[in-house]
Amino acid sequence: MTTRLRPSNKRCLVIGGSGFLGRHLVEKLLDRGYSVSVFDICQNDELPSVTFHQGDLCDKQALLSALKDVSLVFHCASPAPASDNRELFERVNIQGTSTVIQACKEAGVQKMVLTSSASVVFEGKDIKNGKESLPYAKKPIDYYTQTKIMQEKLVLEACDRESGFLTVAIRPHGIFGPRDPQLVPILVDTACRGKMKFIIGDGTNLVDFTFVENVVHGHVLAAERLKADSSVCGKAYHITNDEPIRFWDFMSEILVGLGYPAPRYHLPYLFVYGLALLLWMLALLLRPLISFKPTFTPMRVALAGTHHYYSCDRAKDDMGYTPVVSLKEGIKRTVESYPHLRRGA
Ligand SMILES: NC(=O)C1=CN([C@@H]2O[C@H](COP(=O)(O)OP(=O)(O)OC[C@H]3O[C@@H](n4cnc5c(N)ncnc54)[C@H](OP(=O)(O)O)[C@@H]3O)[C@@H](O)[C@H]2O)C=CC1
Ligand SMILES: CC(C)CCC[C@@H](C)[C@H]1CC[C@H]2C3=C(CC[C@]12C)[C@@]1(C)CCC(=O)C[C@@H]1CC3
Repeated sequence: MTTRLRPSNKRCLVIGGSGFLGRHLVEKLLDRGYSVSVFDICQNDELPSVTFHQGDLCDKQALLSALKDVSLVFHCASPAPASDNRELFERVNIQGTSTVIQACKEAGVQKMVLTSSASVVFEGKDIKNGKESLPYAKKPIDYYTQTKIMQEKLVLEACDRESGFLTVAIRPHGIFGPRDPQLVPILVDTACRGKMKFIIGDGTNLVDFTFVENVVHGHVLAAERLKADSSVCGKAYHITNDEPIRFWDFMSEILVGLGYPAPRYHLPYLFVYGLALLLWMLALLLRPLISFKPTFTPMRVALAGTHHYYSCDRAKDDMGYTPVVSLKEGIKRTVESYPHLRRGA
């Protein structure tokens, strides 16, 4: 039986609630008796008990009308990292997040939970069991991450016990699960084009992949623990499956589960990284003439060839977090949820 923590009189708004994580979060909040509204630039299938507000989070007036009577805001909207659009990242993640904070304050919202990213400390070099005390990356791996750093700073600095506006940031890593538009579809597409034969580096690098329901659980716990007298206020929390796995074992389990062969041949990390950098610069130079998007971007190569896993001890200590779905079960549920991506389907 699930214990219900006095949320029934709580009205919350999920910004980005039509997206992958946002939609899972909305479903969990409904299940826990919250009254939920969604604010998003796009709408997917309607949920009967959810009020939907279509708009751009950079538009304060649109936000204000969605924030009426709302006491809790989850902000999990962001342009996709693959869009590789610096201006868009800056406009939405930095200016837009400032606008969200101002609108929340004006509307009398009491609590805000931001979906940040564990990558805010990642510079493309090994991180083993990284804690939240690690400094923000001085050289982030891409513009997306650069703006996620600024976004997290803005939200945590806005936490103000005196005025009663409390904030917290959740830093997930490598979210996967049913309906994910990114990880599994990109992987399968790469495999279909015959490019998933190679392992970058020696294949022993450990990485966190986090099942979406665990990320949702972290968000809900953070919201429910966020009070003026709690240690959660103004802090960032890693939320992972707490089961680091070899990057290439994870990829292989998904691929094999969907009927594709696992990558087998090794390529030196620095060679692939250099090649990816070259291709990325070429794509940038040729952008006015032709548009092509390399699959192996420097960011993806860095993520695929280094150790990067994070400690979630702080979340365990401060909010009683433990993952609710194991990695094995998460992979099984994910594979089963993509029958249309099976080989030969
Ligand atoms: N996926 C991952 O592995 C990780 C994700 N995160 C973070 O988690 C959050 C959710 O990610 P995820 O669910 O994967 O992403 P999605 O792209 O699936 O969801 C984001 C949602 O926000 C919407 N959105 C984008 N721009 C705006 C805007 N200007 N105004 C209103 N809505 C907007 C998107 O619409 P549209 O689709 O039309 O752009 C989409 O519906 C993001 O903040 C991301 O940075 C952190 C760590 C890992
Ligand atoms: C082509 C292959 C070498 C890699 C295919 C899988 C990748 C698409 C994913 C592996 C790790 C993922 C990841 C993210 C996006 C998808 C991957 C690159 C993020 C960048 C999403 C946003 C974040 O905040 C951090 C994530 C890190 C891991």
